[in-house]
Amino acid sequence: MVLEKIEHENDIKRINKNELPILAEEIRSFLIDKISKTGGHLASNLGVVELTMALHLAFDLPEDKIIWDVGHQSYTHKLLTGRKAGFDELRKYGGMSGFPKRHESDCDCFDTGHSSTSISAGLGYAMAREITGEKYKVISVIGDGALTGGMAYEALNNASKLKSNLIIVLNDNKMSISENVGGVSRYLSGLRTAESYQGLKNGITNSLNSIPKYGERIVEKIRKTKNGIKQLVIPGMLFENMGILYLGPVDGHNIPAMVKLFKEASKVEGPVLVHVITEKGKGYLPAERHPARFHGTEAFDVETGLPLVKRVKANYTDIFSTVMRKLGDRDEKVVAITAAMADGTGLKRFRNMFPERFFDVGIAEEHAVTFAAGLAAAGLKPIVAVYSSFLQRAYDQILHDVCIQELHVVFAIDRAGLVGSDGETHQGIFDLSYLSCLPNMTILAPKNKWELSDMIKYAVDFSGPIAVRYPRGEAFDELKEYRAPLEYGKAEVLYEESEILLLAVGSMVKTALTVRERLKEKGYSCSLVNARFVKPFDEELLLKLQKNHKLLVTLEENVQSGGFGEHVLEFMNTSGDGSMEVLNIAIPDVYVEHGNVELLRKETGIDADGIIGKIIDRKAQ
Ligand SMILES: Cc1ncc(C[n+]2csc(CCOP(=O)(O)OP(=O)(O)O)c2C)c(N)n1
Ligand SMILES: CC(=O)[C@@H](O)[C@H](O)COP(=O)(O)O
Ligand SMILES: [Mg+2]
Repeated sequence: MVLEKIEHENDIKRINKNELPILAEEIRSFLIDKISKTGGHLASNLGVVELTMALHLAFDLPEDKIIWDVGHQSYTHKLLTGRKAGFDELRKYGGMSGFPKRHESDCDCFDTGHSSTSISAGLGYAMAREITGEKYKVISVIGDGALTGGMAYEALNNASKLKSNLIIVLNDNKMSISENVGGVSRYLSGLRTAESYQGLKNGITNSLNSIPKYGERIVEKIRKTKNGIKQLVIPGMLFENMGILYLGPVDGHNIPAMVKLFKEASKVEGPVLVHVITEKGKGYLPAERHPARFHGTEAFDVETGLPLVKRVKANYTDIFSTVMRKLGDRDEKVVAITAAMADGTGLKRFRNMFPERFFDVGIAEEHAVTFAAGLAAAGLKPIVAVYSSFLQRAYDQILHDVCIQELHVVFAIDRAGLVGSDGETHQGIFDLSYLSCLPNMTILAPKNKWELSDMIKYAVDFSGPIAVRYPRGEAFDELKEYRAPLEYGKAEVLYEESEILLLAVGSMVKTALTVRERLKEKGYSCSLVNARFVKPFDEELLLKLQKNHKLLVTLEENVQSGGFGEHVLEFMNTSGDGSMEVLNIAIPDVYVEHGNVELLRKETGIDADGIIGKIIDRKAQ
């Protein structure tokens, strides 16, 4: 096995050139085998095997800095930097992360997870190098999907003034998670056309190949010669016009061609973009055929490509998908927006049925929100379906463009709560805090699948900014009998007793049911209320229930800081009669790493055992 010879970074440089294609195949088999067991981001990683090898051959790690945009495609980089053993525990609690992590290796120079940050971070490294006088190379590897994100353009704009070398590798596989969209994607397609691709053969790479002696100097020459640029690099004029030299396109599965181009690129004084064409899912037929399905996959059977665990119950995304289809039918003013997450948010069905009322804006959450604000101002009913952690990107847009103007934009916030294997960057545990402090915002969280459906309908019929937040995964399908119509700012009493009052938000109602049963077994009398509205919450009910309860326990899958519980506590401190104590159950002030969600709940103290322990401790005081 050639792969066995790779134990540390730079070991690849000692591999015989003839063995490199064998190594590429071994890496692919390794990744397919491991990810089929652990799950993970398969298709993107299969696509960049040769690209990563070429980068590791052309540059020296850890001195040189490779920054992986999003970072979901960094598995080969991990393999080539001595982390082979980590793949057995990939994305498991305490195991290796699925993203680059500085604490994991010296060869990971920047943590990522969210899209379109790599050029900014790379520019930071390059500018720092100018100031400190160091000599390392900086390489930002960005996908065509990530290049739809606004931050990438802010960085390119800023990079144009750079005097020293910064290499931007554009990994173009024509795919975001789904098909890539928009003008930039169209522009890149133009560069890939037969003519442009032919330009590769007749253009830079072949020019360099055919004059090896002078090849090393040719890029700088091109840069200085306007005619030369026009003749040889016309395909990349958009970048050229911004002051960024464009090289390519180059075949992203041809290692020698890439190594040569990277070496040339590293001699340029200033920013240079190397356009690399890869195939997402390459080398595994099911992933080549269905790159979106294998973008991020659960464990699967290698032979068939089918998931090992068949999902029987609907998840919250499925419920949202169904209600959106119904709403689209019912009301022509309903329009849906996603920032490149049509699959993940469940909007695909809406897209298929109402293509003219569906908008995939690319990985552009900021734009998605202001675009929705414009649609709302013009009288439509926009629903922005977005993951909780990605919505963080659009904070000022929510405040400045939606809430101040009190526009009726519906935020369907999926992946709210602990998401699991993606870890720190993706846990949706801040939205209650960052939304609660915004005047004019209404926030709801459903206890079960029927309530999600009702809440989305309620939100569409509402007027003003409104968010419904729900977690990743299987939808809770009990408590069907509790389906009283939603009333603005009103909670739902599920069980009324005395002594302990559990006030749970959304997903925590399920946990609270267990907590209540077990407290009752221990002899406590215990009420359970489903908050339904996080903002405004049911103050009237709390003032009423304080009369026969000694302890109010708030439960939320959100950080404590600025969350639901703190707002309730503040209210009871200022408006309560002081007879009922308040205990907040929430996620502590930490970033929660990757791992199984149940385990993470335990670790953060929001599982039934942890909650019961805290309640009993408090009662004992
Ligand atoms: C801010 C943000 N929004 C959405 C995502 C979800 N996401 C992860 S990868 C991806 C597609 C990236 O496409 P590309 O950069 O072309 O990489 P590829 O998957 O094709 O290798 C998306 C939308 C994210 N990580 N960050
Ligand atoms: C890398 C990234 O941001 C996405 O691929 C994310 O991992 C998707 O998460 P879900 O699996 O929850 O859709
Ligand atoms: Mg892509």
